[in-house]
Amino acid sequence: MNILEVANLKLWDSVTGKVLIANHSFQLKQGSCLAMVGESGSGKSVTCRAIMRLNKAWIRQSGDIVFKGENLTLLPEREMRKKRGKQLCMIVQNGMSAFDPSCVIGVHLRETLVEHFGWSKNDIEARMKQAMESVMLKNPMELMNKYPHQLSGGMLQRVMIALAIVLEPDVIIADEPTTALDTISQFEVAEQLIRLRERMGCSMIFVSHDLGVVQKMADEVLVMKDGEIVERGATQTIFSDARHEYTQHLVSARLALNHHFKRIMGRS
Ligand SMILES: Nc1ncnc2c1ncn2[C@@H]1O[C@H](COP(=O)(O)OP(=O)(O)OP(=O)(O)O)[C@@H](O)[C@H]1O
Repeated sequence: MNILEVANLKLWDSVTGKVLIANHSFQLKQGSCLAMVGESGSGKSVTCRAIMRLNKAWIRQSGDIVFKGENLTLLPEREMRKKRGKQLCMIVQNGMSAFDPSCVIGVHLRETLVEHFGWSKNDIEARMKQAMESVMLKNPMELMNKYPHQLSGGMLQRVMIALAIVLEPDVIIADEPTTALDTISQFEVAEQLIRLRERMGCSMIFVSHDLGVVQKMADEVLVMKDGEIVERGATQTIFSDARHEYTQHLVSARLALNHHFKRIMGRS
C-alpha cells in the first residue's frame, strides 16, 4: 500500500518562469524508504518542500500529492499545519534553520509538542529526555536550556531526530540530514536515522549525496537530474544494474571513491 502518492507534480518559479520540476510522479510505500539522489540543483529539496507545502510563495505547483488518501494540495493551510510534525515530519539539512534562534531548544520542543498533543510540561520533558538519550545526546535537560547557536550541527540534527521519535510521524522526510556535518557526525547521524527506521518502521523519503548510506537505508531509489526523474528502481538493482548513463556515472564515481579511500587507508 502507498502512504504517499505524488502525481504529475510540476514546480516553477513564478518570478523567472523557470521550470524547476517538469513532471514528477512517484509513490512511497507504507513502511519503506525511498531515496532521492542526484546532483546539486536537480530538484530534490523543492520536491520535498512541495510535499510539506513549505516552498517559498513564488514557487508555484500543480499536480496531486495524496497522503493517506487525502490530497494535500487541496487542504487549507490551517489543516496542513496540523499534518506537519505529527504526520509528516521533515528533518532538514541545516539544523539551525529548523529552530527559532530567539528561544532555547526546550521552548521550541515544548511549543511543537503542545500544539500537536496538548501534553503537560512534565510529560513533554520526560518523553524528550528519553528520546534525546536514545540518540546519544548527553545531559538532555541541560541541552534544552541552550540556544540553537550553542549546539553543534550534529547535535541539532540529533535533537530533530529525537523530536521525530516523540512525534512518531507516519512519514519522515530527511533532506540531506548529514550534508552539513563533519565526517564523524555524518556517520553517527546516519546510524541514528537507520535505528529510527528500525525502531519505528516509519516510511521515509531520504535525500542524500552519500550513496553508501542510501544503499544501507533505502528500499527504492529515484535518480534525479535537471528537474526530472531519469531512473527509478529497487536499491540493489540501481547499484548493480543501472540503466541510465547518469546513474552509472553516479554509482561508478562512488565505487572509485571507495577504492581510493581503501587505498589511502592501506586496505587494498
Ligand atoms: N527559493 C527558491 N527560489 C527559486 N528557485 C529555487 C529556490 N529553491 C530552489 N530553487 C531552484 O530549484 C532548482 C532545484 O533546487 P533544489 O534545491 O531543489 O536542488 P537539490 O537537488 O535539492 O540540490 P542540493 O543537493 O544542492 O540541495 C534549482 O534550479 C534551484 O535554483
